Amino acid sequence: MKRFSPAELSRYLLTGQLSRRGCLHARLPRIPGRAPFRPTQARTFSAQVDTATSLPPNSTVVPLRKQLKDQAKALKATGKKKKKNADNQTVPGWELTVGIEIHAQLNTARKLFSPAATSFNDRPNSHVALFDVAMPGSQPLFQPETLIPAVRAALALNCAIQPVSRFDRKHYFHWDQPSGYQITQYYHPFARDGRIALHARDGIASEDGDGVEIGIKQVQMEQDTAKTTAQPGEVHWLDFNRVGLPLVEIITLPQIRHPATAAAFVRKVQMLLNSVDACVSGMEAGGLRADVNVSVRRTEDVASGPLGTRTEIKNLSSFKAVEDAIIAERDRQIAVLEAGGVVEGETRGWSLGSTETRRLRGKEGEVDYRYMPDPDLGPVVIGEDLVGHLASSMGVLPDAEIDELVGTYGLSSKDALSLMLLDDGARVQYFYNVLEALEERLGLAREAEYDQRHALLAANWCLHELGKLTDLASDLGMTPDGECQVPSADLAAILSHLHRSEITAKVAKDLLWSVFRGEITAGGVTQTIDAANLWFKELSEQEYAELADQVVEGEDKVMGEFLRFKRGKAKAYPQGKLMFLVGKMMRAGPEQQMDPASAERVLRARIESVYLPALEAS
Ligand SMILES: Nc1ncnc2c1ncn2[C@@H]1O[C@H](COP(=O)(O)OP(=O)(O)OP(=O)(O)O)[C@@H](O)[C@H]1O
Ligand SMILES: [Mg+2]
Ligand SMILES: [Mg+2]
Repeated sequence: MKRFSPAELSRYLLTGQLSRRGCLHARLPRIPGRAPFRPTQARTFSAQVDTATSLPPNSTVVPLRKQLKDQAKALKATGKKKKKNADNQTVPGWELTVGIEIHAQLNTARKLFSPAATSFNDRPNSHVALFDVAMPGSQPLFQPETLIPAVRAALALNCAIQPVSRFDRKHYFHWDQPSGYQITQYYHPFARDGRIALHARDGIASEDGDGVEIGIKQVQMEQDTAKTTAQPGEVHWLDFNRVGLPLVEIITLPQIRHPATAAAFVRKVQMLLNSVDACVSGMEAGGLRADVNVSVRRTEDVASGPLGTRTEIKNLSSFKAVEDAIIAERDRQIAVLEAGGVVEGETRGWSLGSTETRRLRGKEGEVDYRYMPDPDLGPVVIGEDLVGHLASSMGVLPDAEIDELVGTYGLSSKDALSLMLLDDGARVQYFYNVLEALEERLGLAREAEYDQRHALLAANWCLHELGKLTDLASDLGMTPDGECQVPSADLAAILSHLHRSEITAKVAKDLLWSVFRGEITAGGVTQTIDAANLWFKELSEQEYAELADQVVEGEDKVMGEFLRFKRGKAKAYPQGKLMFLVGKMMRAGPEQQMDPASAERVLRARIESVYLPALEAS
């Protein structure tokens, strides 16, 4: 293999150009308009990329929700029915074993071994230190602040923090890893022997009953790789902003037995890491990725034999992908074994919407990686005082929070879980902000007799009505402290009027849209109701009665049903017919001035006292 000169390697890494054929790739096409690279600081520098040729953040990223919808549409179009995952958790005669490795980006301001800033959507290659691209002569500079979220993560996973841990080099050559090795902690991780309890409400497979506990073998710190964006014509664009970001790799014991439980595990880890502020972005935003290791063995071998050979499916980026990929790989391995073949240890890939995993390469073993202690890095010593302080200052963990949402506010556990998962944990914070402002407006103090109605109203709106807005606009602009395009104070204002029946639900929904579209300035909800005269002024009894008279016109058949009930010929009161007539009244009258309950009450009374006597007399 030809040698690369350091100058040539750095040219490739920084401008994507290679002047002759080498061990990386053939010459890459030049991207027009790319300005030359210019260092701006001694350690942190910025490669200038012409904005006309670079992609705006996320421009090629199709939101996951849309990908899933497209996938469902495509499946529908083929006319094939997919077996529901809930009915596909076990295969008679076989036992499934799954172990998971989760890579999560830590919530820090700097990279693991350089002072370059961490960033999510900044211009590509704008936060890169010399060390991050393995510039010859550069050295790692461990950033001790990365330990804070790392230790918090490990504590949330009930791990034992190790007083001394060490970094190793794990060698492999790929364009996303400029130095040719990743610095990781494999043999001496900073945390070991954790466990996570999963309950039925976490969405585990029903076969796992009320709950299971999954052991965590270890948690290690390591570097992230560069981000690759595929372009047409086998071109790959590299963004070195991501290279060297601090990650934790969380490795479970091979103790998961069902695909849904594996997905629930990843979901719970995401929630736990969010709740202790160890990570700020979840799977949807690419801040958390999972590799699943899958093996199967015949049930008669369970008592005596070892586990089956594992294959590993890398880089899954949604909970659904975790479950689907495990099911597909389990079925593939069973088919191979039933046909008399052997499962090979491999690394496999999965694309969203597919039904099969695909082979990427043979599984690397420890030998292939040529692990060696990193000679440039000393051991990491974590003092008991740091661990004690972080343990005592952690936020509320998800199980306690679900208990609070269910117990105090009356949410169903499903809604509580959804609220906590949305927007990487920021939606539930938004709910608390709305609730606080709402309680203030309603003058409610939290006393022993807590009336949950307003809390439930707030939760429903934060989940469902706000969710309807996101069906059209992909993003509410939710910030980690729980504020978004619909300020919590404005939603609280709308809900306070709705709770007191001062406006109708229809008006409340229209107001929400107006706030969302920016048609109402912040704090201006009540003035808008005043100005547009949207206050609920209910119709008088007389007006309801007139509407009732109007809608029963020509409904002789329906009236006949009421008469049959009155005469004892029908067992049940024709409530459906009554509501049909109420619906007609709501459509015929001014909706903002009507309450369906009042319409129903007046109509029912009139049927008894006026329409039926008239019918009997005729
Ligand atoms: N027979 C098996 N079936 C299923 N899972 C297994 C089996 N044996 C081991 N595992 C799981 O595979 C995972 C191995 O992860 P680990 O990081 O230790 O090694 P690796 O996959 O070789 O490393 P990497 O992928 O980071 O290069 C663990 O989660 C473990 O529980
Ligand atoms: Mg691993
Ligand atoms: Mg692995």
